[in-house]
Amino acid sequence: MDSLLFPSIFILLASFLLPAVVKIIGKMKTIDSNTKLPPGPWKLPIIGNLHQLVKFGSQPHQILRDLANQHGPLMHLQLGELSNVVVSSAEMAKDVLITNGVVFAGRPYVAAIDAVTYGSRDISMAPYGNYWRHVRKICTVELLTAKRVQSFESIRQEEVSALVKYMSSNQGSPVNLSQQIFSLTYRITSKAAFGNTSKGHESYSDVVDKLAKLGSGFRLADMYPSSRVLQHISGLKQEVRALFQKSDEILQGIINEHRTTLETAKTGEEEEAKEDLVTALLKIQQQGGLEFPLTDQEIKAIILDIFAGGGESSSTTVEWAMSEMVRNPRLLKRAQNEVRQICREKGYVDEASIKELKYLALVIKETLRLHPPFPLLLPRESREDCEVNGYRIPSKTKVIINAWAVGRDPKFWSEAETFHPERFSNNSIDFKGTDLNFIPFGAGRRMCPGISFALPNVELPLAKLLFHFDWKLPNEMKNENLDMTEDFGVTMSRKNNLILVPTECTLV
Ligand code: HEM
Repeated sequence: MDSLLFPSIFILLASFLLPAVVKIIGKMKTIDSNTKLPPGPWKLPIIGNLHQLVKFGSQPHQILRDLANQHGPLMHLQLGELSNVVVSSAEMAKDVLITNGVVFAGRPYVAAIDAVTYGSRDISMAPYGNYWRHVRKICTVELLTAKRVQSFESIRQEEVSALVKYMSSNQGSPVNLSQQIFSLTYRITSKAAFGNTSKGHESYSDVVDKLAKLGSGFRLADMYPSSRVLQHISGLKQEVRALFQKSDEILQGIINEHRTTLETAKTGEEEEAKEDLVTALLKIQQQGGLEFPLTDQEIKAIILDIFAGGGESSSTTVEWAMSEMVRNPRLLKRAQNEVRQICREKGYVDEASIKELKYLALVIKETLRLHPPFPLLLPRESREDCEVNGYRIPSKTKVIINAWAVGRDPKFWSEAETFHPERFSNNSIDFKGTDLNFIPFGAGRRMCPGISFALPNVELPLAKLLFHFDWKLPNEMKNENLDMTEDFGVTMSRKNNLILVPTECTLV
């Protein structure tokens, strides 16, 4: 989104790009001549509504919510040459994601993402159709099964225990919890995907992070996909190519290494349950007989998805949950009491005990409601003309679903802006895709398939941090003064790192 902060630069650029501008006007005329598009704010020639997305100090999801408050929960925006519809209520989300789910199961084409996913051969960007169905099935039926996710518990335990050790040795001093949690989640994902032996773990998380930032789809060049000059000036192509080469090199090295190990090793049933994701994919490849061949390219694309989807999204949830609890010591105490009571006898936290942590589950839900890691769900694209709520949405319209606005809609949520985990205690509202008022993982056909992999990466670190330590802000800062500013990047993380002082709890 950074480049959108410089309207004068892009107006200047856009006016220089005459050939592209002519094309753009042609396209805009076609769309604007349609009188039944959803309502939206006034549009300027060439840039459409881009200028309305630039508001100092506000993030895109906040700006879109404010615009929706004026123009309605189904709103049309012209962003550069792209026609967009923004969905900001549960009713409209239901119409789009469920009632017309097949029409809106597409993903818009973003050149940068297409380039790094080997031509959209991953799950999240694959066009809706047989290939997408095939790779999604591999993901849900082979890779992220309950059994396999459970088999990674020892990895999670080992890594979170190392974090606890780090906190113990730094107790009494300020620690950068954001950074620690971020690298913890990448380490867990790396070990689950690549196993213990592969090199390149650290460097890969770095590459994925940079790639995910480039693929936001909100860069100026993404808004004018037909402008070759803009693509060139932005430097995006070159940057993507360099990162892609690096990512490809690391992943291919890991695949080769795994292939050699697989050829020489004799694997039994027991070992199979513990195999990492690359090994699992290579075995599927070797078995063959698939509707679509699973080449190394597809394996690399799927692994990239797991890192991009599963890394920062989990760590940012831990970060926000800790921030909200530290800001409200009553909630922190209640969550600590619960975990200490349930795990005191054992003396440690394991995943079997986590099932009993009912209050922690409420805290996590409330965190995902107020701070969904993807405030704007991965964009959808209409695959054909469709009517929603009496308005026509033409084929190829990009659909932005503002899950952040839906989760804070005061028409459904009382005291919507307040962190109040108890709101989930006497109802069955869940994030599994049936309650459209609460969609941090999306809903419908393209809903996140990684929930079961993500949750233990959130629950175990939180439970252990609460079990072992008391927490306070540094420099005698008052809890209620903790800065909660959001940052819109790969995910909606905290703008400023969460710095806390741990004190080891001697009671446990
Ligand atoms: C707290 C953690 C996570 C959150 C909040 C989250 C959220 C989301 C959201 C909002 C979408 C788009 C859904 C839609 O279009 O309706 C999505 C898609 C996806 N997520 Fe997650 N995710 C998380 C963790 C994970 C993990 C751990 C993985 C993999 C191990 C993963 C893999 C994917 C994939 C592959 C897709 C694309 C699905 C498709 O297009 O068919 N996610 N996720």
